[in-house]
Amino acid sequence: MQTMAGSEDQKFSLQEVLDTFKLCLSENKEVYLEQYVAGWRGLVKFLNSLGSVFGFISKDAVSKIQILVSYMKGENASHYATVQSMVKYELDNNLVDVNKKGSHPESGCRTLLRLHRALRWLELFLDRLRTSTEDSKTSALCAEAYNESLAQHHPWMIRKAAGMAFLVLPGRQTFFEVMNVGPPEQVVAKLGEALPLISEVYQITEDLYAQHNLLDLP
Ligand SMILES: CCCCCCCCCCCCC/C=C/[C@@H](O)[C@H](COP(=O)(O)O)NC(=O)CCCCCCCCCCCCCCC
Repeated sequence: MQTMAGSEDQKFSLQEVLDTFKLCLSENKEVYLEQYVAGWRGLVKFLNSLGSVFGFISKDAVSKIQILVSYMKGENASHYATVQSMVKYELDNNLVDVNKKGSHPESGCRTLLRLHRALRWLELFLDRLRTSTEDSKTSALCAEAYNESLAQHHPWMIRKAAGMAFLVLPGRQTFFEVMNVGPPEQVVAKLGEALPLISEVYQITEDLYAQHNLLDLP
C-alpha cells in the first residue's frame, strides 16, 4: 500500500534532477553511474506523474535502471562506479555483445546506451520547451525532439505507440507546473541551467562510446 511518505517521495522536482546531473561528473570528467541512474529515476517520477498512458515508456526505463543497479550492487560493483570504468571492464572481459545478441544481451554498455540515446531526446525536448512560447504545443515539441533522436533507433510499432502517447501530453502550462520550480520565467531559467549539464554528460558519454565503437550495440 502506498504510504503518505511514499507518495511524497514520488513528487518530481526539476531541481532535484538538475542536482543529480550536476553531481554526475567527476573532476576528471568521468560520469558517475550512481548519479546518472539517480537522474533517470527523477525523470521517471516525472513521467509517472503524467499518467498511466506513459507506463510502457517508464517501465522500459525502470527495467534498464534496474539492470544497471544490479551491476552497481553486484560482485563486480567496483567496476561500475563510472561509465568509463564500466566500459573498460566489460570490454576487457568480453562481457558485451558487439555485433549481434549472444551471451550478454543485457550488458551494462548496451543498457546504458539506450538511456544515453534517450538523454539526447531529453536535451532536444528541454531546449524546445525552454524556447517555446505560451501557445506552443508540448506534443509537437516532444514529437520533433523524438523524431530527431530516439525514433531513429526504434521500430515502427514503438514509434507509433510513442507518437500516440505524445498526443495526450499536458499543455505547456501544466507541464511547467509539474516541474515544481515556480512561475514560467523561473522554469525557463532552470531549464537554461539544466541544459548545459545534461549536454555535457551526453557529450562525454557519446565521445566515449564512439571511441570504443559502441554506438550501435545490439
Ligand atoms: C514527457 C514525455 C515523455 C516522452 C518520452 C519520450 C521517449 C519515448 C520513448 C519511447 C520508448 C518506448 C518504450 C520501449 C523502448 C525500447 O524498445 C527501447 C529499446 O530498448 P531495447 O533495445 O532493450 O529493446 N528503449 C529505449 O529506447 C529507452 C527509452 C527510455 C525512455 C525514457 C524516457 C523518460 C522520459 C522522462 C521524461 C522527463 C521529462 C522531463 C521534463 C522536465
